[in-house]
Amino acid sequence: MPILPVNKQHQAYFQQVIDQKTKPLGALGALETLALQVALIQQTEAPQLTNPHIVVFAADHGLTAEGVSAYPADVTYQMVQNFRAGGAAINVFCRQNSLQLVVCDVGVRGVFDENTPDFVKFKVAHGTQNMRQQPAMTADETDAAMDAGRLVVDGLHHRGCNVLGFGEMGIGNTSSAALLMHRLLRLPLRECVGRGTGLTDDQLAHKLTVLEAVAERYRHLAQPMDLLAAMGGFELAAIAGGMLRAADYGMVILVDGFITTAALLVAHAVDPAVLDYCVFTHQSDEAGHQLMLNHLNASPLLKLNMRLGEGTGCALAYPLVQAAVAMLNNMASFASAGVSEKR
Ligand SMILES: Cc1cc2ncn([C@H]3O[C@H](COP(=O)(O)O)[C@@H](O)[C@H]3O)c2cc1C
Ligand SMILES: O=C(O)c1cccnc1
Repeated sequence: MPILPVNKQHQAYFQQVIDQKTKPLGALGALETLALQVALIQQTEAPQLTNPHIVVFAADHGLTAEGVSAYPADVTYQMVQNFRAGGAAINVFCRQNSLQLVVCDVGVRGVFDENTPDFVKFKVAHGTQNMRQQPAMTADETDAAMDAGRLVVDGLHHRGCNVLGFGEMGIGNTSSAALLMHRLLRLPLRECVGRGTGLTDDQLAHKLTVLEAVAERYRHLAQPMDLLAAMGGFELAAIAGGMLRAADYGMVILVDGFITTAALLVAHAVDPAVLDYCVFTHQSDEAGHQLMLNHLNASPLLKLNMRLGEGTGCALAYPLVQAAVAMLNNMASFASAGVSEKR
């Protein structure tokens, strides 16, 4: 079933409600655009944000064997343990803004033994294959990873969550993101490839050479699902599936940085209506993110020169979504406050 685009029937009314608030017309800028979007998603001039969550999907990448990241692949597993212990940037920002964090192992190399609350295991495999030699995932694995994303979103919807940020952890995943961007946006690879975790000039040149070989290998593929299987990752597939499901439920989707937006490009290729539900939280410093955002006609809320991922942009921008909703619900109108309107 295709995603229902938001119903624009009451758009003029919602805009009028915003325009009647006690402020010069348009003076709250991007917050007004955001308020209108949330009103359209929820089809009410009094929207509510309930049980907000961030979900981080984690998985490993076989392509790390080619030396495409500044950090060792083991960091994926170690960072998942860090998320579970509460010590990562995303934990800190979630706590600060009262967001619940769910972490999902969708394909990390290694075994996490104990179960802990809000740690979900949907391991499809112990990392992807080295896509320079063979497709990163089989079609079945790609489907399973997308299903994992859908299932996590089902669970959160069941808990009453209606605003959800997507994050990721996977050493090497800026390579997958750059390749998907290159193919889905038809942009030259060199405009899509960046330094990720902080490659030097020489290392960046090497990454570009490796990714050129990968792109050449899968030149014959054209379908978004085939591109995702060949050059993606389990966490990217889970995010794409999860976003499509979140849009189905009419949730507000918070989009993070370069990698999460690459997953959105796949979801968007499957069903463009997903975009109606997406709030772009920040512009990442990873070269290429601005081009992605331009292509999607997206205006990010923040630009903090961050290049981390994990959903950190979502967690930091969430108070702005709260502000937009509070403005709609709590600000007086010219009539209710007895303030004179524009001459
Ligand atoms: C300690 C650490 C924590 C992170 N948290 C997110 N990432 C980010 O960096 C990775 C992508 O960059 P690349 O493609 O260059 O490997 C992803 O795991 C992303 O989430 C991290 C990276 C590191 C090293
Ligand atoms: O913007 C991102 O998502 C990003 C950029 C660099 C490294 N990790 C994540």
